[in-house]
Amino acid sequence: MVRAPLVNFRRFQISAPWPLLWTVTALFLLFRLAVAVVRLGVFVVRHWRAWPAVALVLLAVNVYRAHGWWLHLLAAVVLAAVGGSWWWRGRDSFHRHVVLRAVSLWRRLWVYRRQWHEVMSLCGLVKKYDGGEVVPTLLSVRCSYATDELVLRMPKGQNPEVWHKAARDLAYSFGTRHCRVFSTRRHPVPHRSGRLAWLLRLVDRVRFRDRPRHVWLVFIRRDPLTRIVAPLPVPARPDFTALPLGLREDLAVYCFRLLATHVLIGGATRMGKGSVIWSLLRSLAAGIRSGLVRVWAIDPKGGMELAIGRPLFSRYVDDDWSRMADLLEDAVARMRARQQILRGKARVHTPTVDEPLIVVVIDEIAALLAYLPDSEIRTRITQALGLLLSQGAGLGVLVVAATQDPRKEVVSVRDLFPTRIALGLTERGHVDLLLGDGARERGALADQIPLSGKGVAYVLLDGQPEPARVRFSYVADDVIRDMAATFPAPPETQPEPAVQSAPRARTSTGSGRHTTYRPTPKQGAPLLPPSLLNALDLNSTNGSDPR
Ligand SMILES: Nc1ncnc2c1ncn2[C@@H]1O[C@H](COP(=O)(O)OP(=O)(O)OP(=O)(O)O)[C@@H](O)[C@H]1O
Repeated sequence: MVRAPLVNFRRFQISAPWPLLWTVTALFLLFRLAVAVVRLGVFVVRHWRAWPAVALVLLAVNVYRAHGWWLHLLAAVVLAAVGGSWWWRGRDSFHRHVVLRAVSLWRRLWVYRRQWHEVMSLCGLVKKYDGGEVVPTLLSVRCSYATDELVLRMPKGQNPEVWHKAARDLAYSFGTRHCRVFSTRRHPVPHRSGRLAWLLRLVDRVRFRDRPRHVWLVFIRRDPLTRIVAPLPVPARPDFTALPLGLREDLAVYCFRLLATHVLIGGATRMGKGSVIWSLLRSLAAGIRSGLVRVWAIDPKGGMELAIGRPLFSRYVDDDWSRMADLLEDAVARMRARQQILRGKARVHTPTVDEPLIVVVIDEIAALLAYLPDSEIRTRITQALGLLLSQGAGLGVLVVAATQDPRKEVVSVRDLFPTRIALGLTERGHVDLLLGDGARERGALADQIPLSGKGVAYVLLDGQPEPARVRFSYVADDVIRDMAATFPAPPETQPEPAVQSAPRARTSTGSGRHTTYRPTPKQGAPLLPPSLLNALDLNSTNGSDPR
């Protein structure tokens, strides 16, 4: 074959460089092939979970070619028999390893992967870059009976706040009502022990390393918190780092950490503040009976809430404001005594029967701080509470208080409670007041808890900035009576504290002004925090008002 020249003028000819063109084309095709092979390799490695399924399908095809369909029927019968006996012997493990994995796979492919690009685009979570789109990467889907937990990688240029804002859109787009967004891993790193623990710990360090670009979405398919949670069994010995109080949205038991912290429970009237208190007391009941825990209770509502469990309390007041102030001042004195014993030896008190954990339970703290008519007693109470809240946690004197109104004007010492629980609230603004700024935006919709959701609350779980929804167990009156009869507190044997209790505020006769007790470094007592001093000043001023 005669090749035609590339350029053919009458007097000027250039022949085409065919060998060069063929070489370039071949190199280009080889390069594309290599890229495709690498991509296929990455795909196969990334989807390693699908290997057994692919192998099984290939095997099934081969078996069918060689022996026909009856071997398949036999395999199906054997599988059904094995599955059935597994289900019979251990339903939990069968559900965990077979049913939930199948559901996860199905929902991953059918619900999430199929609609992923569309939903991400419509919810405004796709980024545009260099003329193309960057879509968040779906990494895994894990289902429980009530929830779907998705792990995804955000595109560059996003942070978890964007996902918090889009949470409701995401929930409705994927056909659920609630979606919670978490910016940190939801399950703790497993504790390793045994010979190979060092190796497993090394692996865990890589596996559970901090991944700031990962976001965890939890879609609530079925609300498990619509049902009342029955009282949980009383632990034989209370573990103050994990007291079982109720149920979480993912059906795990909600464990509460009552270690060196004070607790403020906020909730509108009849939303179940009592059930939080009784669930807590139930989890402490064995410790109450052994004397490891002493509960001092104040019920300003005349005993309407707490009187029913009277035998559980080492000290109890419900009728006399002055005795309530005495009780709190005695708690301060006990705290001071411990301060002297522990000074220079330990930074945190460890409860023992001789030096028990003292839990001061106050059913309606607003009645003591804002609505109490006697300003002198109110000042004493505010002062004692301020001291307990600012210094008592590490010394094993804790305060657990409930309030209907979390505003600062009503609960002046609110900021001194490190742990907060938000039950159903009447106002949107109360959510952030209780759980901290931005809590509502991060998913704590406590103002949207329906009236039927008594005992449902938003709480902050250990180490997670996003609030979680839980339901506290409902401890009915009969159960409380039974509990009080079974776990009564032993009589108080503790001698009166060696350290003098805080001087009580006095009204100087004549002028009508109240003297606020302010401990000075000279008296050996740490100063009150400024926020509390302001509150005390406010009380003193109100108290001196002749009207
Ligand atoms: N965890 C719960 N689960 C189901 N129902 C509950 C729960 N807690 C409380 N209830 C129901 O709600 C009613 C009110 O509960 P509770 O007295 O604890 O509310 P409260 O917030 O303490 O009320 P108040 O503001 O009057 O002190 C109870 O009588 C009970 O019927």
